[in-house]
Amino acid sequence: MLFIRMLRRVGQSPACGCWTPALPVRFLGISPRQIPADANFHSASFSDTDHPRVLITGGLGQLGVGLANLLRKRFGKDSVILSDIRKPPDHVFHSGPFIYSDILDYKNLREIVVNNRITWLFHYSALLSAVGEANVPLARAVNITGLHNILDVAAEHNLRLFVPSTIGAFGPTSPRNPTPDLCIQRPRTIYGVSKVHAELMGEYYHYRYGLDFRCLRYPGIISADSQPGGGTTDYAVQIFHDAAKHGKFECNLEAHTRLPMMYIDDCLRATLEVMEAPAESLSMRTYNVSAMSFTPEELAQEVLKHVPEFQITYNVDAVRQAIADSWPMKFDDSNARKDWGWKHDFDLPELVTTMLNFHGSETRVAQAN
Ligand SMILES: NC(=O)c1ccc[n+]([C@@H]2O[C@H](COP(=O)([O-])OP(=O)(O)OC[C@H]3O[C@@H](n4cnc5c(N)ncnc54)[C@H](O)[C@@H]3O)[C@@H](O)[C@H]2O)c1
Ligand SMILES: C[C@@H](O)[C@H](N)C(=O)O
Repeated sequence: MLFIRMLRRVGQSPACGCWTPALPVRFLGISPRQIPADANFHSASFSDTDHPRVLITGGLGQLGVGLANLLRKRFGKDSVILSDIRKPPDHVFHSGPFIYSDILDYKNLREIVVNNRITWLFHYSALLSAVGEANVPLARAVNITGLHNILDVAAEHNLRLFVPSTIGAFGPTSPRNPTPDLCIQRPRTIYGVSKVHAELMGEYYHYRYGLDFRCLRYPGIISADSQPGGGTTDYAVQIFHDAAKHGKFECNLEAHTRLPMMYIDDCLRATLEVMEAPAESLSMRTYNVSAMSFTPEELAQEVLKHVPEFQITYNVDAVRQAIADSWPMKFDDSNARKDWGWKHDFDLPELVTTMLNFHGSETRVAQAN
């Protein structure tokens, strides 16, 4: 049922800089199912900020389990609920609360938020760039309709909301080297279009309703103990598995394709840091974050230093190559560094050492010597 919220006064609220609606919400042609009449999203209580009760959607993908681990260390195991539409592996199921949640089911989402008194929501469900192109209707449903449900439930229940965006939110007409926070965004994938939509809708809800929306544009994320979900940057994860196991790797992007990348620990720390940043330190609601930028050839050269017999060959996937050619080569994240002190820990050499150590390549190196 729509909640009708009448105008008290028109204009900008000095506290949050957000608009007070001039008409009942249902007349605005937008779809928040409920917006609290007394919403003041910038005045979360001390305990809500210090001890949030967290829901992570799409939590069984490449990034969600690591995020849950990080947040549970900070806020306690039972304060962080991981959710997805897939069945969790045993070790995930036994590591803390897990719940089924389909973001396309608004009632289910609302029940979870209400029953668990959720205060922070990390919205990770999505179809990534390559799988999105393979199933546009599903990508549109999950990435756009699903996002609408998330925005509404967050606005309705006064949540602090994190939604990741991506280098894929830029396109061939964006400046690519470097790509600043504010520039032309005309992506040519359904993934990119849905992420620009998420950025704009989140910012709109923030300015219009005071929703505490926070968003980082992640580069390609590289993780050792979780698999990527079907993106264009997946090669930079797979190369380590194959180097350690077989000493060779067939790359589906051209040798000179330069893309921004980040180690997962930096990505998850950035996510927590922006969520904990005082609202007044955020001059924007959507930030680029960056760590390094490399090509497959440069990555292979670094791997070679650890695995002397390593060989890379190229068998280019035309769809992924076209996507990569339209994305930023290097990200300008100076606003994140200035506003809330973002600083990455992992450059290319540390990344490669860490990944190969994880995959036990030191054994291979020892055998080779
Ligand atoms: N991994 C990266 O390199 C990267 C880079 C930039 C941005 N991001 C963003 O970070 C977020 C997490 O990325 P990831 O790599 O973990 O993604 P992933 O593809 O590995 O996982 C996405 C998860 O969403 C779930 N999902 C799909 N449909 C759903 C539905 N209807 N309801 C609930 N869950 C559903 C899937 O089951 C999957 O577990 C995404 O929003 C992604 O766009 C990731
Ligand atoms: C870059 C990011 O959004 C994802 N890894 C993809 O390639 O689709």
